[in-house]
Amino acid sequence: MSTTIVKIKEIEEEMARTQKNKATEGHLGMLKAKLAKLKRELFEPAPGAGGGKGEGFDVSKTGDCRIGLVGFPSVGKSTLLNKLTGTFSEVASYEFTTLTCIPGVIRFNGAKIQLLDLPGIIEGAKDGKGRGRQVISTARTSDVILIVLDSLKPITHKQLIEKELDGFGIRLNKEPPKLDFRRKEKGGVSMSTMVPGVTLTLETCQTICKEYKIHNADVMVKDANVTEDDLIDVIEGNRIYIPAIYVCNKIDAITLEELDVLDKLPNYCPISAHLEWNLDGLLDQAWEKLALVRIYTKPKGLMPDYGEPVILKKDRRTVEDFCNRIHRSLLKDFKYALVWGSSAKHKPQRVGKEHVLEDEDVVQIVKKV
Ligand SMILES: Nc1nc2c(ncn2[C@@H]2O[C@H](COP(=O)(O)OP(=O)(O)OP(=O)(O)O)[C@@H](O)[C@H]2O)c(=O)[nH]1
Ligand SMILES: [K+]
Ligand SMILES: [Mg+2]
Repeated sequence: MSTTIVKIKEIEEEMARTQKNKATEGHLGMLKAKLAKLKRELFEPAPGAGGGKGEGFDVSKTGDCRIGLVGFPSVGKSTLLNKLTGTFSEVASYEFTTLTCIPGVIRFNGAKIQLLDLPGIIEGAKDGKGRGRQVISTARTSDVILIVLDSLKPITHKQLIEKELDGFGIRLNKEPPKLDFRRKEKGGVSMSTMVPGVTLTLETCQTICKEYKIHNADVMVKDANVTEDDLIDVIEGNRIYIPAIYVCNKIDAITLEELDVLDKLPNYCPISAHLEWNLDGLLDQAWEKLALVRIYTKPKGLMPDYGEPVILKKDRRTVEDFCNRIHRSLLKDFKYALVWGSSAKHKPQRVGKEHVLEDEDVVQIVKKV
């Protein structure tokens, strides 16, 4: 075992031994910062160390967005890819049937969704076991992650997978922390709060900053629920926030009572990939998580083209983004746009290129003559 992994284990043990209370808060914060630094070392080896770098599989992105299938071996990932995309990925009852990344395409609501089948991961994947790093690095590039679970296996598998992804900087179903962190030249570490009820303390901020050898910084907390983990995430800076669905497969093999329990869990979707049960439900749920925006183009004097929407992502959906998706040169000739739909105040509204579009808006671009 590498010394880094040994150190990580030691700190995790010390954290487990330490009671959480006001007096130990700062110390725990410091331990967490140490842990975050060690974990970063683990997947970003020192220059010259060679090998083991956290690189994903070399599959190019196609279509409008990407969904990754992540799970333990033999939970049914390949079966699901085959049923959803009609692509062939080998299915077998033995573990590690899939050894590389197999892409497929789903056509849904006018969007082309790339679905990636990935090899199964095992505990310790993030530390280099199996092809774990490659799998998780590829998962990092997904817009939505489907965590596939076997309904016949213990539900603790959910936490194990989450832990592997977490160790690689992937935060599931979480918004980026509402916290601003600014380094400065002098004045020490200070903290300000924009809301009441913040539990993070100045002392903890100072201890964590000290661990990172940051002597001067302003921490601005914009939400009461911000924790010391969030501060560490912001300082570390390479975190990625991805929506996820826990797909419980093989429900054909469990009882109705067991199904009832699963149904109550948030972000869950019970399916049987093999028997194609609830695959439509899964697609609907994934669509919601993808938060894509469909924009219909309307040529002058003609009906909008409802068959081929331009697909934009929620955080990039201005008229400018729309133009760039149609043709790179369109923006040069852009005069204004006419918009119909929920983002428009009138029918149509005349807007500039910074206007933010909503799902199912209709847009007509008027060019300079
Ligand atoms: N009962 C039941 N069995 C299923 C279902 N989906 C898949 N299986 C079976 O589970 C086994 C593993 O399926 P795979 O699709 O190969 O699983 P995988 O997750 O891709 O496995 P690896 O590539 O080895 O990680 C096969 O024997 C499948 O027939 C299902 O919905 N119900
Ligand atoms: K398998
Ligand atoms: Mg497989």
